[in-house]
Parts: sequence; C-alpha cells; structure tokens
Amino acid sequence: MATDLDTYVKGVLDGKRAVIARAITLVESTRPQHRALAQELLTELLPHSGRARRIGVSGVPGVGKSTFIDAFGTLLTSLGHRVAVLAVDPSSSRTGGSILGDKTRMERLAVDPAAFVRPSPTAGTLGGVAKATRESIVVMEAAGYDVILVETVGVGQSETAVANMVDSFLLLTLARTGDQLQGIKKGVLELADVIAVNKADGPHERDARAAARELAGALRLMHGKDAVWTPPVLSCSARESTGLDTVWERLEQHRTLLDSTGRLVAKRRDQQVDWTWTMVRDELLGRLHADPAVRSLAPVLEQRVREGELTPTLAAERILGALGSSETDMS
Ligand SMILES: Nc1nc2c(ncn2[C@@H]2O[C@H](COP(=O)(O)OP(=O)(O)OP(=O)(O)O)[C@@H](O)[C@H]2O)c(=O)[nH]1
Repeated sequence: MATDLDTYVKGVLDGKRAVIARAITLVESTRPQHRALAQELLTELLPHSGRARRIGVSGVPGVGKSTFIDAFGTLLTSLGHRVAVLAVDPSSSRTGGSILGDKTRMERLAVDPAAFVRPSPTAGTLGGVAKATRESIVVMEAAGYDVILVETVGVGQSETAVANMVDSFLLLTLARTGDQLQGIKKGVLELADVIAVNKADGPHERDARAAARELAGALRLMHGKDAVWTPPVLSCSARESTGLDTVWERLEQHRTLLDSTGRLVAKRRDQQVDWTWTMVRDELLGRLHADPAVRSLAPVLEQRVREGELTPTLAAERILGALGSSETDMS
C-alpha cells in the first residue's frame, strides 16, 4: 500500500507504531523513488528531532549486549522514558529484515509499549547501514522517543560509525585483568565515554569489580589527570539488573557535561558535516566502481601495476581520469 507524505509525517508525529515502522523501511530503501520520498519525509521531520539522548552500546559478541539493552531499556521505560533501539550490524543476516529476531533477543523491551526495537537494516555495506540508522534516529526522535540506543557489533569499523552518530558511547566488557586488558582494542577504549564490566554476578562478582578498578586505573593513565572527562568504569549485571541505574547516571552526567560546555551542539553539528562527507565518499566510490570506462580500464592497469610497468600513482591518476569519460582505451 502506497503511503503519501502527509500520512507518513502525521503518523510519525502521532507516534503510530505501524507508520513509524513503514517510515523506517522507507528510509532504509535504496530504490530511487523511495529515496526521494524519504528525503522529503526527513526534511519534514528534522525540526521535530534532536531532543533525544543518543547512546551507542558496543561490546564483543557474548558480552551480553541483548540482555543488557533489554534490562537497561526496561529500567528507562520504568523511569518514564520512551526508548528506541536501533542497530548497526552490516554482517547481520540474523533478522532477515524482520523484527522477529530482535523480539526474541529482547523479550521484555519488544513488548513494552514505551519501547521500539528495530533490527539492523540488512542493506549490506557499512555506509548503507549507517546511513539508514542515522536517518532512523531522526524518525524515532520525531516520534517522541527520548532515549535512542544504537547497538553495534564489537568488530570492524561499525563502532566508529556508531560513535559518529551518538552523544555518548557505552562500552560493555567482561572481567579481564592484567595481560587480558591488552585484549581490549585501544581504539574502542578511546571511543568509550562510559565502560561497564558486565556479568558482575554470582561467583564472577568479585572478579568483575576488581577488573573494573584495574581498567579505571589504566584509563586514568590514558586520559591524564587534567582530562575534562575520564570514562568511569562500572560493573553491572544485565541478567540481574544490578548496577544499571549507575550506568544511566554516569551517561546522564556525561551528557550534562557536553551540554553545559556547549560541546553537545558542536559535536552534533560536526557529526552532520561528517555524515555529509561520508555520503559523498560512499557515492563517489559507488560511481567509480559502476563506471563503464573505469571497469574496463581497471584490470589492465592493475595488471601493469603488478608487473611493475606502471607506478600506483600514475595508475590511480588514470583511473580517476577515466571516471565519467566514455573513452575505454586509456591504458
Ligand atoms: N551471568 C551473566 N550472564 C549474562 C549476563 N548478561 C548476559 N549473559 C549471558 O551471556 C550470554 C550472551 O548474552 P547476549 O545478551 O546474547 O550477548 P551478546 O552475544 O553480546 O548479544 P548479541 O550480540 O546481541 O547476540 C547469554 O547466555 C546470556 O544469558 C549477566 O549479566 N550475567
């Protein structure tokens, strides 16, 4: 059933779940006629967006992200918040575009009327998935959700992509001490604003607390004593819903700090500009790979570079020179 722009806008602003779901499907679509309508919709919704707390949640598979988001989201809705859960997982085939996958992953939240759980778009490339998620944030905020949790798989570039679309970045980790700390990628520690050692329950509770203290010390060294914000390291149990209130408090503190220093506005503006250039780069790359002249020229040039007959610099220049030209024999 085709839906017109006004129906989309009104339905989203009224918080109608079926329309919100269709609006997100629209912004995820790569079909040209959908893209045009999606941009019109986003233009209408943009003035109604921007008021939510945007939080990234990351951690390696097995750390307990689903359990955490289910418990954390439930805590937030009990405090009166409306919570949207989005995900960036370009490798995701687990949901196949249906919401069922996440319904079973987040049992309580999926049936909570104050929450909306949306699985990662299965668009394929990270650029495509990130674009759809960024635009879905606009839809969810316009629909009145005031906490947006963006989940990411703890591998590859997805974390950086998510860090670039949220205000605060929460890293979930497991009890590790000493040498095991090396196992946490430094890059992801640099993105983290709050860290929580999960599964601090039963026999693991003491280990988790000790690991949190050790990691906190490492972070103080990393950030220096004059840092405006040193990421706090907490411990929690998603399974038993303990320590989650402190995680929320610290995320709130981080957001208040950003807000009071004017950095939240600056950060979001920078993210918009960053997003623009990311899309320009993705689009250019897409055109490059689809260009007939480039496609016929590239294998020849690659071969000549392999044979040492042509420098990579000259080959790159020729590839770029071929873009958009109908000449195919430029080797
Ligand atoms: N003891 C304990 N186990 C937990 C806790 N949180 C999650 N788990 C368990 O850890 C396993 C992985 O949990 P998931 O929530 O599926 O974690 P995940 O692999 O990061 O999640 P996805 O990537 O979303 O699939 C499950 O067996 C959970 O029951 C916790 O706080 N304590």
